[in-house]
Amino acid sequence: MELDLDWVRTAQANTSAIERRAATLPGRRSVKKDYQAAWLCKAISCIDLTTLAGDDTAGRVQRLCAKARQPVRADLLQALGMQGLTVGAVCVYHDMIAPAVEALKGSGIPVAAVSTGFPAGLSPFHLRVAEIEESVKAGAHEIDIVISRRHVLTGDWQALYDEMKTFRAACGDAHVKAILATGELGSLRNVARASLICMMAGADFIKTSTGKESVNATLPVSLVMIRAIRDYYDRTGYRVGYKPAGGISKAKDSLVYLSLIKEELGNRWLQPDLFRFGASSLLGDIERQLEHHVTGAYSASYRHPMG
Ligand SMILES: O=C[C@H](O)COP(=O)(O)O
Repeated sequence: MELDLDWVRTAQANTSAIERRAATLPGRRSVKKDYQAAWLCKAISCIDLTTLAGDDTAGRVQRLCAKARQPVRADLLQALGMQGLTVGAVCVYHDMIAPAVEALKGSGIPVAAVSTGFPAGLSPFHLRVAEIEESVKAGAHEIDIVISRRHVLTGDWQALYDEMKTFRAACGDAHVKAILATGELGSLRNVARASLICMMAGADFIKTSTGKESVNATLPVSLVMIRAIRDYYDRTGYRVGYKPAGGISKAKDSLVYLSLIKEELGNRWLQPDLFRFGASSLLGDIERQLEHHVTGAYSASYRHPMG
């Protein structure tokens, strides 16, 4: 849609009310124990299984893709009646797209590539656009772009909109996730405004963080972004997805996020086409939880996060 500056300028975020509401979320038991295994399987189906390290190799990515295809031991999946469960996508740097595409062939699992000078997004603009085009050519189905934080910090909403529009166009048929790097945006109101602008400019998903900022996904930021998604849907009828990313590594945290999405956006958003966790280590903790659920056994180093 066109840039609606009046909407952007009037976007609010009542920080103390949001922080109060966010503080109540982890303590609530909105997912009943009997249903926890099913919810944890739901969480797995929404993970963008990620490796974004300078020492990534084709071998590491192949192992990650094998895990993406079969995220949990076969006997556990069978016991849970969840055969065929996979993660939502695999997320890598540009140079790892080819091995990921090859390793995931026939699985239906998309490959997401971080792009546009991830994580800082400060390389020359034409190179950021070219990077998207190269990643699409290499076979990425989804592109995770990073916005220029300075456009938000200086209130240059037109520049942010134009940037996002150009990135959207460069993605072609690939889905585009807009990483706001919320830990660097200064205020929750800026998070609300940047969320709206990225959606107006055509983002398929808005995503909190690169995982490399000092503050990554948080519940207050999630509330603001989720409510921006709801407002955008109410006004336009268009559903934009949500991806909290960075520092989400505990099974119990994934349940808090899922119940938050259910309460604020409803069940339609609890599908991998509209919700993802960006996470490199969440799957391991969920697998240990499911193992406990099925076998009743704790591994020596494992403390039940619900109990
Ligand atoms: O987008 C995904 C994040 O970079 C993953 O962050 P994490 O390693 O803290 O889970």
